[in-house]
Amino acid sequence: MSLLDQAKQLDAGDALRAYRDRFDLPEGVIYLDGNSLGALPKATKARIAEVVEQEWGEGLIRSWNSADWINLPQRVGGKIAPLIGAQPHEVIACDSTSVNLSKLIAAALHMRPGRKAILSEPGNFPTDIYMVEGLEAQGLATRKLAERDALIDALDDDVALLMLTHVHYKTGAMFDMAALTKAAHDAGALVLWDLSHSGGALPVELNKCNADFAVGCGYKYFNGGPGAPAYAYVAEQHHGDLQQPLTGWMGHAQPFAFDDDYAPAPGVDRLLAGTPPILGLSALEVGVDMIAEIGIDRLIAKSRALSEFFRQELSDRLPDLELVSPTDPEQRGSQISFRHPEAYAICQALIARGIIGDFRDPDILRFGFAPAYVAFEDVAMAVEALVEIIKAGEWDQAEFKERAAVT
Ligand SMILES: Cc1ncc(COP(=O)(O)O)c(C=O)c1O
Ligand SMILES: Nc1c(O)cccc1C(=O)C[C@H](N)C(=O)O
Repeated sequence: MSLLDQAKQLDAGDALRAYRDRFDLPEGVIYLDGNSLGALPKATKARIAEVVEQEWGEGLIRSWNSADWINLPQRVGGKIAPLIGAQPHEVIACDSTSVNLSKLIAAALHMRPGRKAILSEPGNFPTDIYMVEGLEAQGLATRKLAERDALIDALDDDVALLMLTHVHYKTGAMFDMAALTKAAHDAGALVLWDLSHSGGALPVELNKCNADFAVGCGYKYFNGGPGAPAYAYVAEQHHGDLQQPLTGWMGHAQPFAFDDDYAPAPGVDRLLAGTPPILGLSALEVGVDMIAEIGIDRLIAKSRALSEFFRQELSDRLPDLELVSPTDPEQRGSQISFRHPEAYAICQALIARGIIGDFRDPDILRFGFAPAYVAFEDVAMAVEALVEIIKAGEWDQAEFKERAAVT
């Protein structure tokens, strides 16, 4: 049976098949980049039109109450919570992942007086490390990096916080959240997980793993749209001690008392700083609702089936292409990455054929399998195209080598 026929058979038996039609995917495009920017749910267009025309246009400022805009960060956070193994009052949707990282790193430092080091791994997503550098420049933190297999040994009594990305953005390798969290706690440190590449696609068990803090993007597997608000998690046991430096009025216990003195709101509400972005949160809510409706168990099963279909076929047909993701699907996120010296040009040659994966500097070709809308047929077509492009050297053209501003 041809690869395409095999894929069609798998699609016919796919329990999530109907969800693909609930996304607005452009004709002729195979989208394997939902781990960078999720696709557009059709329902988002109608919901945003409703928020703009009715809630904003008609309701005007009354909508803070009548449309309950004021509680949108908590409402969306509460819906994300069960999808990442947390309780609804432990998660809030706000700001960007970068800003939430900074708030929570500062909060951790405050909770571990006498300790200054923030431990992470080299090659973590840059913003995570840069946020530590910002606090370091103010004399508040010291940046400490150790390779994955040396992290546990690096947990000395100066480490206030172990800060890791659950699924690595380039390789897709997944950390053992329970084991690393325990090791950090045994060393007296707190733990912050960046769930950007796992939230909404993989089972995440923050409570079961005793995680202290977490952050994650709303625009990847939650399909919240470009620049969607992020989310932040703080374990209930830390709600009393939680102190973060961006003490804006929306994180005040009574913002509309307009008091001269700051008094923090209870729990994660104090992570709010300024006015919540209602359009962004409204779009994110639609994306989160759909992921919740499908359920993480069905998503992970399909994600593994898609990525294994891709990996196995390519390992047969392009045995020299270096896989940088773990071979075992249980050890990786919803993506497959390869290393190739011409990764950028290959990625552009694929895009020219309507197959959108991505390139990560300097030599990584990355393919994301957002299980809510990627079909096995997409995967089969991507395999055929990649094999042809590499075997025929189709990437070797000047137009495919010119770097765009955003890669
Ligand atoms: C692991 C990780 N953290 C953070 C971010 C980005 O954060 P922000 O939304 O603040 O740009 C990304 C992707 O851009 C990411 O992959
Ligand atoms: N946030 C992004 C953006 O504003 C522009 C382009 C890409 C992104 C991304 O999200 C990159 C992504 N985190 C990654 O893993 O590569």
